[in-house]
Amino acid sequence: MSLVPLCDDLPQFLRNYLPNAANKERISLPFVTLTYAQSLDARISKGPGIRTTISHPETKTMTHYLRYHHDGILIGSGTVLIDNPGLNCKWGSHSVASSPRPIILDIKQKWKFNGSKMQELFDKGQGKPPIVVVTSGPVMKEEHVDYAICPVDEATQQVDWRMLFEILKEDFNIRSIMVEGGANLINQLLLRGDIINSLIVTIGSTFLGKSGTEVSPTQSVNLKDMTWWKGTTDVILCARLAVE
Ligand SMILES: NC(=O)c1ccc[n+]([C@@H]2O[C@H](COP(=O)([O-])OP(=O)(O)OC[C@H]3O[C@@H](n4cnc5c(N)ncnc54)[C@H](O)[C@@H]3O)[C@@H](O)[C@H]2O)c1
Ligand SMILES: Nc1nc(=O)c(N)c(NC[C@H](O)[C@H](O)[C@H](O)COP(=O)(O)O)[nH]1
Repeated sequence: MSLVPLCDDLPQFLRNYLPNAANKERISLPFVTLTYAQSLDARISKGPGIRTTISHPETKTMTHYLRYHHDGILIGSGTVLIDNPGLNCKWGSHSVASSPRPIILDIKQKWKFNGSKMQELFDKGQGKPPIVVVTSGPVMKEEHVDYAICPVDEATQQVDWRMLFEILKEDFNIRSIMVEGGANLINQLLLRGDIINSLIVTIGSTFLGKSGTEVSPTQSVNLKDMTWWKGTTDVILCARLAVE
């Protein structure tokens, strides 16, 4: 499916929130953008297992413009299993070179590249193969897939985000990452102003209701450098997380 054209004013609006050459090489961490689309009642889907369109076609194009500007696109195992996403870039020349590298946080290796939409796009030369984050060697190695080995905390079974981002930069030369969800990843990373460089949230003019999958961090989060864009049905908020 092709995209509608990018709105003329969006590149200027997004400019200060995109990865830039200045901070790409300076530090051990990649530039990380946290981005997602939510309803007015802070839901990102109608409920567990339901793939839900929130974005208007023009903000969907904006997401692909963001993909164009990042080396990697990270999602959690919940999203990859539910949505079977492609994670390529359809904006611009639509070449594999402008697509980000999919990064899948699936330490239990429940998801398979084989038979996925990502594999279909890779086979057609329209998308890059993924990096799957695992804790030690992969239990099952799949052809074309790379594995980022990142230890987890014994008690929580969670990776340390800073360590993961350092590994992705050091071992895979991923200098910029957009985190596209889902709710579990977003709720953790909204608390990490120390490693998240930009927040870009699309808000659709809809309510998805109480049974929807909610985005709400465990404590209050303040933002800074806020700026808003208004489209046909959606608004976009660009901001940075204030580090308390
Ligand atoms: N509207 C949007 O922009 C948007 C974007 C992405 C996903 N979604 C929706 O979100 C829903 C999925 O969200 P979710 O919260 O169920 O799943 P998720 O994608 O956030 O994945 C959660 C899983 O990721 C793994 N994980 C998370 N943090 C980890 C850590 N620190 N270390 C190791 N593993 C970790 C765990 O396996 C966890 O169960 C789907 O309905 C999807 O359609 C919406
Ligand atoms: N920007 C945005 N607006 C939405 O309305 C919506 N539902 C998502 N959801 C993000 C989620 O990660 C999806 O799984 C991928 O957007 C699918 O990616 P593909 O189009 O298959 O490449 N993102």
